[in-house]
Amino acid sequence: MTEPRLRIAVQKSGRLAERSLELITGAGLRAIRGANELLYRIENHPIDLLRVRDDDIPTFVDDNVAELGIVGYNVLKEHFPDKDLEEIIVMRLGFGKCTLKLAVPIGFDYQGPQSVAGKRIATSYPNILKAWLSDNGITADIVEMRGGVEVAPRMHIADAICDLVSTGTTLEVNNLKPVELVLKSEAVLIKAPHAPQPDLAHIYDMVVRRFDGVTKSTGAKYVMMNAPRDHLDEIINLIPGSGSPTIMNLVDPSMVAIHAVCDESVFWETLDRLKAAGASAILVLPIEKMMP
Ligand SMILES: Nc1ncnc2c1ncn2[C@@H]1O[C@H](COP(=O)(O)OP(=O)(O)OP(=O)(O)O)[C@@H](O)[C@H]1O
Ligand SMILES: O=P(O)(O)OC[C@H]1O[C@H](OP(=O)(O)OP(=O)(O)O)[C@H](O)[C@@H]1O
Ligand SMILES: [Mg+2]
Repeated sequence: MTEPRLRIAVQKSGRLAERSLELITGAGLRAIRGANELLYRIENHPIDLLRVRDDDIPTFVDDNVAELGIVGYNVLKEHFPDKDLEEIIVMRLGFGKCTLKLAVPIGFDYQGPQSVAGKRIATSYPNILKAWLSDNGITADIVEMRGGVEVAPRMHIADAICDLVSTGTTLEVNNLKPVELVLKSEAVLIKAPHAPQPDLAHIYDMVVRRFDGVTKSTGAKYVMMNAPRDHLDEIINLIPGSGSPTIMNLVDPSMVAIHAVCDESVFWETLDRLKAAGASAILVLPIEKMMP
């Protein structure tokens, strides 16, 4: 009998494909091409990657075709506008960050949501837009488009658009300005409604645990410094996002050593402030792996 394999649905190509694979590789799973481009095998664990279009990932996972999936929150919300997504989302992954925004042509006199009442709005996210319009107590015509939404006003297909924005360049080159934030998004790990079969439970738990470790260690730093004992509280407060630092005695009784894991970026400005508060010998080290 063939050994059961855990299936993870990931985007085949596009904005999330590379980062999804990096997460998988970072978790120590070695992916190799399988029978075809749609299936990659993890050679060191009983896991397969189903490489599909991102639009198919919520359905695949909901139908238990894959036990786990990596998809943008925007796509998940559009597929399941009425579901409690917290029941499906295992964790937020910190990449693929973007926003869904309402945008209008530069010359449009936008005074608030009422300004688009009765207008035509082009989008690939009709369900999310419908909910936003309803929350704002307005009705408008939704023009559904698969892609190229940003050209709709120029082609007189729509008066406004609701589309994904990251740097804002696409809006800018199309003479559009963002006017409302409709949804914030990032890649999320989602799970199937059924628990994995018992033979796969330990692999499933391992994948989730390792993804959590990779996600938490991304951008995290290990910070070490010496500090005057009488400035300890002030200095600890300056260390960004550290839980409970370790404090160690030094030979000089007026000084201590502080070691802390920071789950946020440590900027030069922070180091300047630490120095000004009396800290010395400050070291900031990258963290390769972390098991929370
Ligand atoms: N400009 C962006 N910056 C960051 N993340 C983005 C950006 N655009 C899209 N994303 C995120 O990446 C996801 C995939 O975007 P992409 O453009 O690759 O989708 P697609 O063209 O629908 O791909 P597919 O061929 O898989 O259907 C989006 O649903 C969103 O979560
Ligand atoms: O604010 P920006 O940084 O310009 O990014 C926004 C653009 O990125 C996405 O498209 P993508 O480039 O992935 O191409 P697509 O339209 O073919 O999906 C999105 O649909 C926007 O068009
Ligand atoms: Mg898609």
